[in-house]
Amino acid sequence: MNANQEKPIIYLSARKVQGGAELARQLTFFGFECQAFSKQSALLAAMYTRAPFAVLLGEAGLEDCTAEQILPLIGKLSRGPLLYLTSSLSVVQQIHLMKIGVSDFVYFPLDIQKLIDRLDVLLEQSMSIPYRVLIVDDSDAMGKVSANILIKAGMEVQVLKNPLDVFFPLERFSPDIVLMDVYMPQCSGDEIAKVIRQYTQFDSVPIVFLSTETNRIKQLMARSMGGDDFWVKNMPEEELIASVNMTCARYRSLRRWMSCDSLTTLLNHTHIIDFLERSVARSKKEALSLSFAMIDIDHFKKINDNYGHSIGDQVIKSLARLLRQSINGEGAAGRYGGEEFAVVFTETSLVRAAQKVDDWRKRFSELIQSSNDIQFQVTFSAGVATLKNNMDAAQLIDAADSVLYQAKHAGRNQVGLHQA
Ligand SMILES: Nc1nc2c(ncn2[C@@H]2O[C@H](COP(=O)(O)OP(=O)(O)OP(=O)(O)O)[C@@H](O)[C@H]2O)c(=O)[nH]1
Repeated sequence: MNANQEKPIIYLSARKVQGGAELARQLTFFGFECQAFSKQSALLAAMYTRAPFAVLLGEAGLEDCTAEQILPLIGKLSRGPLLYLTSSLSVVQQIHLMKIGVSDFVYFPLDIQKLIDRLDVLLEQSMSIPYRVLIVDDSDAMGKVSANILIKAGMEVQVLKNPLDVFFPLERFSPDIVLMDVYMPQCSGDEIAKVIRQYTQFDSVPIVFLSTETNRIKQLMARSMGGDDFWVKNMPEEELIASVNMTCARYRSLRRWMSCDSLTTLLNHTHIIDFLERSVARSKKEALSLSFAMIDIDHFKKINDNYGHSIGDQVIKSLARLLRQSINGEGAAGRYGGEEFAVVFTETSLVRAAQKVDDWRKRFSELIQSSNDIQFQVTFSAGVATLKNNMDAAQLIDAADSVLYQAKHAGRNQVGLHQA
């Protein structure tokens, strides 16, 4: 979540929820804002003023109305998820509640980590980013026709006339799909597709030829050069929109599986390093600052030994979630390995990056972790370094790693700065 974005707000509406204060505290740690209401009028007034991302409703209802009475009113004022907190429900009761607006059921005793996982998924679904389409077509008119159709369907579109300039929008606009004309004066679509396919970072961007070419042999030739499909130009609007939507959805989901670590859904080792290498190249080219942090959970072996591997995993996930929600738009976070994380801060000075990491350190150390009835807290140590002219990505990693090592030896739960 970047600094200018409002935090998603959750309205906790209940007479009294056991552990409600702790729930609100944990939600705040994970980047949500939480407001509690025990009276119908206060809840409805708040909903009129600011629509919540989600509502949590206790089965006992509020002080002045039952859950069944308030449910339809909540449904009218909010289109977000409505989570019903309950001890147990029969299938018939669940069906009834779903008919009157409940979207999810959450059971007592509250498992806060699971609830936050669920809210994360719902949040991601609600914030689905529009597909980005890059159209490469030397004809202004043709490019604009397709662009207008796709923009009207809610997509972000860039049109490029000269295929030789394709690398700039590929890097900066980061399209979900490239719609490529075949016959262009500077070079043909299949020639530029072949060049694009030389660069592994664009491997997972589908290139679809849009052409009036109907000869199947020529179409197959073009696809063998690195294109993924061949669509006819001037296809009906609905068909173009549906084809782009389906292709983008499929490739986004594939990209997610390819580039994300399955436990944390942060970038995996390969992809965070790849991101760092590209960021280093760009920062040098454009004289921008770039900082990098290595973060390592303290005494993690003891956590596994004391509470078991699955609780260890839960701790890893809690830190990953904190990083994901805090870094948005200002770089990228990845799981470097085991209980070690790497964070790339684009256009960020050493001091600013270190302040951020130290803020995360404090927030993480205050987070209450739990294993059955036992509650405990965990800390991390970190090393932060900034890019110097003579450094490459590997040296930047080494620099951050060396100060992380010092932070560990100086007692842990601290952030080391690499002062070159
Ligand atoms: N639960 C869980 N444990 C993991 C995972 N990956 C690595 N580990 C464990 O993490 C532990 C890392 O321990 P160490 O490298 O000795 O470091 P530490 O105990 O964190 O101590 P310091 O880093 O010195 O503070 C090892 O016991 C690994 O087995 C994982 O995905 N899940």
